[in-house]
Amino acid sequence: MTPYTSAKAAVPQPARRFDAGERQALYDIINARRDVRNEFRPDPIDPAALRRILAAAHAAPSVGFMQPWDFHLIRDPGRRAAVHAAFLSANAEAAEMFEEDRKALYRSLKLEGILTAPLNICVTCDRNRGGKVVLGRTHDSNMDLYSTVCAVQNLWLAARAEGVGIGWVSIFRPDDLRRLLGIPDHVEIVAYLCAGYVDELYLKPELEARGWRRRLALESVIHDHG
Ligand SMILES: Cc1cc2c(cc1C)N(C[C@H](O)[C@H](O)[C@H](O)COP(=O)(O)O)c1[nH]c(=O)[nH]c(=O)c1N2
Repeated sequence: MTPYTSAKAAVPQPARRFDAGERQALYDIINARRDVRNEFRPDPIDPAALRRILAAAHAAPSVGFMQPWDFHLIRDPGRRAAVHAAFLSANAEAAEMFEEDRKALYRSLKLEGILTAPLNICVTCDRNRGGKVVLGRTHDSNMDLYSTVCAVQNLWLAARAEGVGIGWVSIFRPDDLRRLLGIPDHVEIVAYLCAGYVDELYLKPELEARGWRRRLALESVIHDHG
């Protein structure tokens, strides 16, 4: 037995069952999660709540138990202003990529809350953390990135349960963010998140509410191969 495990942990224990109310609470949180851009309150996130949210992220599954993620907390207004400027520059470029009839709608969308949210969290993936050969990543090196996305989703759901809104901002030239945050080359930036308490949320995705795109029917994405 290795020093970090115990006899009890080394064998499966009876699986805890969750009653209907507990199950429903999980589904409610999943369905009530929203991407938040505008609606952040300026007050800081309670440190104990933030710790629970980050612990939920850190409990995510990861390839070979690599736990490749790091969570960079960014509060400094100067640094956030620089990140916001990088967003504005990339967003101007992004707007030009859409067909003429979509451009105006695109420009009307608020796509970040970098300055209004009291906290920004950059989630990164250290591609070297598991050493050269990682269990489960032997034939697809992207698995560490997918693991980090699992952590982001845990974070997002835990935040929703705590009354904290999260907005994912991906409209950056990756090198801009890397330079501004001092992220080394072997570390991939996976998510740049805006975080803060929210009092109001959209009932369905804001992009759907604003006529950008509809939710697909569940049946259309299930392919039962027998
Ligand atoms: C990888 C990734 C990247 C982004 C996003 C999400 C994800 C998963 N989303 C949020 C996205 O628009 C949103 O999740 C969908 O519109 C669905 O809405 P709800 O999340 O259900 O509210 C997002 N939103 C936004 O306003 N600016 C952005 O740059 C991004 N980037």
